Amino acid sequence: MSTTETEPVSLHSDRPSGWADPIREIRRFFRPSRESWQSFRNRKLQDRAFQRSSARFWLTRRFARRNSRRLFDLVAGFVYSQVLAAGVELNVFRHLSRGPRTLAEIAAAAGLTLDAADRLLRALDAIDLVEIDDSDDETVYGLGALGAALVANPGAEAMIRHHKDFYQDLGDPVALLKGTAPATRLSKLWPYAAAPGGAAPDGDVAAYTDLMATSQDFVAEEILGSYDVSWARRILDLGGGDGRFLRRVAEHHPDAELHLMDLPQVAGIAAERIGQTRFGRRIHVHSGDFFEDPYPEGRFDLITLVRILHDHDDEEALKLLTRARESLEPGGVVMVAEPMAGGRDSAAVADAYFGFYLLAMGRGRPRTPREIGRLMTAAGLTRAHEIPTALPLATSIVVGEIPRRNVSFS
Ligand SMILES: C[S@@+](CC[C@H](N)C(=O)[O-])C[C@H]1O[C@@H](n2cnc3c(N)ncnc32)[C@H](O)[C@@H]1O
Repeated sequence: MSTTETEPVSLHSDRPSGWADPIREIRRFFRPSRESWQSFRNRKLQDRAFQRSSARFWLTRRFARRNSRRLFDLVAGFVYSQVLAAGVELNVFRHLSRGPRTLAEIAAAAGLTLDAADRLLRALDAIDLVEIDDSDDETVYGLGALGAALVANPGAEAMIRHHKDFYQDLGDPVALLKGTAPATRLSKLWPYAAAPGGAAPDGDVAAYTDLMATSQDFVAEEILGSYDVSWARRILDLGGGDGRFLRRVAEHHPDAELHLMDLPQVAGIAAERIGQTRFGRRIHVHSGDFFEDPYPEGRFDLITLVRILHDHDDEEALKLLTRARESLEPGGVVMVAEPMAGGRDSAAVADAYFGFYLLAMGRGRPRTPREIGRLMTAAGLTRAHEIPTALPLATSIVVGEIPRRNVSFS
């Protein structure tokens, strides 16, 4: 089993702290000097005279410029996102992916006046999505480095279109934080968030299933590249969406028996889509509520929760992990894969992006690997540990297992 290949990173709070987390101990040791450095730095950075002189002095100029640029990027971030949204909605990037175009060609294709197209293209050029080439008589516009990356990533494009709803909900972030905002668009889009235990009929189930599916290939690649599932003979994917993750598992692992469980409307979509592939007989789709309905019969070697746990508050997350543990074979494993909080490489996506996304959705929160490990321990799983992934921005992984024999949970 691949879990034994990775040295466990302890997530348990009940072990001696020096043993449990040496990095935390080192940080604690350096805390007094860090605090005095921070207060010195912050006093200086709040001082306008210091700001002016460091912007002029040759040694500090680079840092001063970089900091003011970063601050401006935060201040203007919403505008950048909207410029990007306009480019996507007007299909500018797809158009330019076929080669550089003139202003008149782009304006005609986007249905804009020359002036409006010029304004948009200059803005896109400023944020590296488009490149303006005026070296010849006639200026032409091509994809910039980020525009080219975007064209290769349909999941990102789907997210940008979806942000129309999210950004409306974020119109008053303080009201969201205080819980005084009116019903959000995201809570309607994700029906199970508004009505836990079953999809409300007004949710556009196909739309949210497609949204998840477009980014799933990327996530599946990351999971399967980091964690070898070939030891597992029976696998259950809870909340498996349209089955894209299990299809990737089926490609990697031709002998496993695969099961997916999701709410009735989504399970219908999964059954239809999987039925059209060569995996129709190997992936069994079950319709049901993973909090209330019985799980598919028999025990599983591996139960996966891919981008599921962060959608739910702690009590529900614990219930889900406990139910999953009860369906494991001895020696079986529960795997949680999602962007996780607290990490150096994942904080922007987990703590900032998902923190507020889930707030607007109305339930759930991003968790650190340690917090997920504690929930696993409370659910009766042992040896909870993190499996490193190459791109924590896409997903991190925590697994917990039950011992092979002689243990009963009551
Ligand atoms: C964020 S999506 C993740 C889908 C998929 N695992 C992926 O990563 O693409 C959450 C999934 O959980 C399903 N779900 C939510 N609540 C559920 C419940 N109570 N029972 C079964 N499935 C549920 C949703 O229908 C949806 O497909």
